[in-house]
Amino acid sequence: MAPAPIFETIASTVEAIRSQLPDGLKNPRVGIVCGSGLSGLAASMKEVVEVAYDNVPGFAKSTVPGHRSSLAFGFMGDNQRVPVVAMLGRFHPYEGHSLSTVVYPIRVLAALGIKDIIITNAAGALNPEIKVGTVVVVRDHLALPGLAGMNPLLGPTFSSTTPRFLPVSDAYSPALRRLVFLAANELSIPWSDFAEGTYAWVSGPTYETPAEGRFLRAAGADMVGMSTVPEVLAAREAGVGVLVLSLATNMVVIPEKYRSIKEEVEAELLGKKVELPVEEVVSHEEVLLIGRQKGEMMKSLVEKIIDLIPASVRDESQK
Ligand SMILES: O=P(O)(O)O[C@@H]1C[C@H](O)[C@@H](CO)O1
Ligand SMILES: Nc1nc2[nH]cnc2c(=O)[nH]1
Repeated sequence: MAPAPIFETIASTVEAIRSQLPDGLKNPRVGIVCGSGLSGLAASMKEVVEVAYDNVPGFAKSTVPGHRSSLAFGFMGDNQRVPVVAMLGRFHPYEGHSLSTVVYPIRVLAALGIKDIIITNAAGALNPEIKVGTVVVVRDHLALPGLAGMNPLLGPTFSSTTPRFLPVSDAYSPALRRLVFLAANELSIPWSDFAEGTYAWVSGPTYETPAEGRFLRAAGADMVGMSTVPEVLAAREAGVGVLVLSLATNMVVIPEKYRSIKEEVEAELLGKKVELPVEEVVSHEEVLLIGRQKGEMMKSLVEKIIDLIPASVRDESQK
């Protein structure tokens, strides 16, 4: 038997999810994707109902430390009571998931009715002006796997109304990006904690070599990470407004000059004292640590942004 078209599978996943929710939460308006170490973003939600990925047909399980595997439904906002859904844990291609598995939850969230999505991630800073702990409001991306043939939208179009050729020059909603700075102002978060930039998507799971870091920087990227872009593409395909917040958890190691073992050995042979450089490497533990340190600020920020999304804007599908 031929497999069911993807939208039929999604419809049955949506039905399975809704059957586990009270009426007020069946139609969330905003989606949130929690990046590595950022599952606490959903902690300010009220009347939370958690649905484990195990109980969602078609969802995989996240295998990455710092990612849980459930959907949290609840209400957010001080001024408004906005029904939201947060993905506590995402899927990455490097875990062995296909791109269609990676974007499946986004398509489900769109089918549940979200109008906007706030996608967060932990990423390495390529731009030396972006310090660890900075929140980078993403305004553009460089999809290296996508350019090389790994695009989640490859294959038959999702539905008869889905555009075959999706423009993505406008993928990152200016209206939503604006709200980040308004929220930061209301919360008195220092302006210096924010930057704007381009996120390069790479497959991982290896972190970058210095030459790769230099290449990505030269190509115009400010940040690099292993997620997000497939989700952005699926969200835009579904007409969902996208905001991406990248937390700079580490600097990508790009030494100005390579260490010369040749010169070191020569100096040693000549009896000269050799100063050995400290070699830095990135670790996922460091990534999670910064996520934990900045988690509270990110949580307040996301909550405030949701509060600031005017109902009129929230209910428009295109911005
Ligand atoms: O899911 P995100 O993009 O937040 O996680 C980043 C990228 C890798 O999954 C991991 C590497 O430390 O953190
Ligand atoms: N590719 C990549 N992903 C990350 N996620 C968090 N930090 C990094 C990094 O330095 N490189």
